[in-house]
Amino acid sequence: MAALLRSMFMKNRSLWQPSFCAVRAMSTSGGPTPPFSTLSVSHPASAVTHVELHRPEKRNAMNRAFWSEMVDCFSQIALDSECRVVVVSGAGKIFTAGIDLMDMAGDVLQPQGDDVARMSWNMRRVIAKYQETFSVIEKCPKPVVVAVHGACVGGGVDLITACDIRLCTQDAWFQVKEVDIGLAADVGTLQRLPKVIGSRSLVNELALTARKMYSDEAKSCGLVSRVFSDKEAMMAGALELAGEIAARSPVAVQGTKINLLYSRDHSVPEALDYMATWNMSMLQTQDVVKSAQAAMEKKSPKEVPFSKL
Ligand SMILES: CC/C=C\C=C\CC(=O)SCCNC(=O)CCNC(=O)[C@H](O)C(C)(C)COP(=O)(O)OP(=O)(O)OC[C@H]1O[C@@H](n2cnc3c(N)ncnc32)[C@H](O)[C@@H]1OP(=O)(O)O
Repeated sequence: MAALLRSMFMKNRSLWQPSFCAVRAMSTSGGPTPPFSTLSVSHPASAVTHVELHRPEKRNAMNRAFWSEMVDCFSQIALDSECRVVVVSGAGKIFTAGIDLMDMAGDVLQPQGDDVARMSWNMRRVIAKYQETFSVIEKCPKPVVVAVHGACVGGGVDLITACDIRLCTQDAWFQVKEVDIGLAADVGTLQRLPKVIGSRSLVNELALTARKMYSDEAKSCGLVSRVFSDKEAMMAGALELAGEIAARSPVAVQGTKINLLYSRDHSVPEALDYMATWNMSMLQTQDVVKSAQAAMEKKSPKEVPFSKL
């Protein structure tokens, strides 16, 4: 049966290959990468995909196109066997100014429907759609490194808390801005930030007052793992880190991301059980033999040719 499915899959690959190609052929030129209008996607190194928020003149504010383009982009990346790790950053002066306040009126402030029930039903669907924009980052099996410079406001915090590794520049600041615009943050910050930062009290303070948190505090509370002097140094650091991840077995790396996220949301016994089930097949990969042999021979994982995943 498995062989039959595999041969059907191979026959029909061309049917869905175009979506792969859309990512693989993306340019590295100055502007957004078609078909996207808010994202620039490039491949700065082997197995590394760089997704840049690209509306610099509007401080990368998240307009309607952005909310759906992120879903398309990360859905393609998740299936792209050439990609082993993703770096996300922002073009221009800052990382992002959060939701596009001019665009927000259309979707969020004018719910469609003939009565309260129908308007509420539609509003729920809109919020769930917006949530998916960042949940796709978490669902993507490839690790996502985010590099923040300057401001990271509102939706920006929702975005970065869905990423696996956060870096920033010395001039970076973070703001859970939602209460200032009259809403409870609803696309991930209130759910993920408490799992990222150890102190519940600090999360509550940030979310209830919308005060800015600067890079030093972001580092000391664990929101980011490294602070760089400027954007150039940070991007070099992000690419170096991505290169380290990309050099390792994709079976090991993706299994690690998936199990870390599982253990975040489950008890230790449940997560150990999930892990055992995961590795009962994944330990049978040729990558274990190749990696163990390389370790015995004192070779770096970078010298091991792993198959695509
Ligand atoms: C279902 C709901 C889902 C998600 C909800 C998310 C909630 C949030 O994201 S709340 C956060 C909303 N964002 C803000 O309140 C930030 C507003 N912007 C600023 O405070 C500042 O722009 C800045 C980020 C501090 C940057 O300042 P500066 O570098 O001085 O740039 P500006 O001159 O202010 O702006 C340049 C240009 O960009 C436009 N712009 C900036 N932010 C936004 C935005 N959030 N929405 C739309 N447009 C924005 C600004 O209007 C300027 O445009 P011009 O055409 O040049 O005038």
